[in-house]
Amino acid sequence: MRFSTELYEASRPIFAATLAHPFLQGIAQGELPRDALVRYVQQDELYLTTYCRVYAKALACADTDEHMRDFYDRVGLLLEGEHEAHENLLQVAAVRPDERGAMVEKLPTLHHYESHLLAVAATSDFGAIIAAILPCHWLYVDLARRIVDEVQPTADHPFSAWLSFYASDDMKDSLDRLLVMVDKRAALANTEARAFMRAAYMESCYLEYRFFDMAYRGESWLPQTTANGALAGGRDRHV
Ligand SMILES: Cc1ncc(C[n+]2csc(CCO)c2C)c(N)n1
Repeated sequence: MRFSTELYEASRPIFAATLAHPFLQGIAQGELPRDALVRYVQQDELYLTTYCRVYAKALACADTDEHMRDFYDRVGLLLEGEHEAHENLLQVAAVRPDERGAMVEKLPTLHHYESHLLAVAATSDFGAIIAAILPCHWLYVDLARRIVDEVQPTADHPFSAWLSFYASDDMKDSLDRLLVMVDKRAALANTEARAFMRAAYMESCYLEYRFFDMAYRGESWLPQTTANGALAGGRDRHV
């Protein structure tokens, strides 16, 4: 079995849970709360900058000229592209130009995901870096294609641009090139290195799920308190 197929099988429940999540269901049905859309885009803009740095690290670690060029192109596309997917969400949320680009605090899940990617990029080899960045690509292509198949969105679907961006053949080709790379690296790796690649991949999968959940529900670093200072959802420590 291809290593990438093994990875996909291991992550199947996470892909299914993500598709069932209200954020993705909202994309499919064309309806999401404004604050979820804004939170998603704000956190994702920050995420993409970090993701681009990790691509650059993959470029530096690449084992062939062909792979170096591949990552060179990815860095370029990411610096120019992706934001068009955000544009769609911001238009639906009716975010004004002057509201954009505001400094926002990194929420815990974004922070966790970035730290994971940067740690793998800083301390691991090419194979593990590919494994860690794979879910970002795979999950979006897989879920966008499933939603497009199911909903058959027309141009007037609120999220048709977002969906066609991730369901496009270019996006799928770019994913397929990553899958070939991860399979090649896994074939050269020993058991321990393959286990590390699998762990890096799974952690990114979980964090992809959590990222949508963070956008949908909101997150805070400190526990939420009620008006009288008690911890919300917990027992009042003062009685
Ligand atoms: C948290 C998060 N995860 C994945 C993506 C999707 N994505 C980001 S970069 C990239 C590669 C091609 O540009 C893809 C598919 C996202 N936007 N945000």
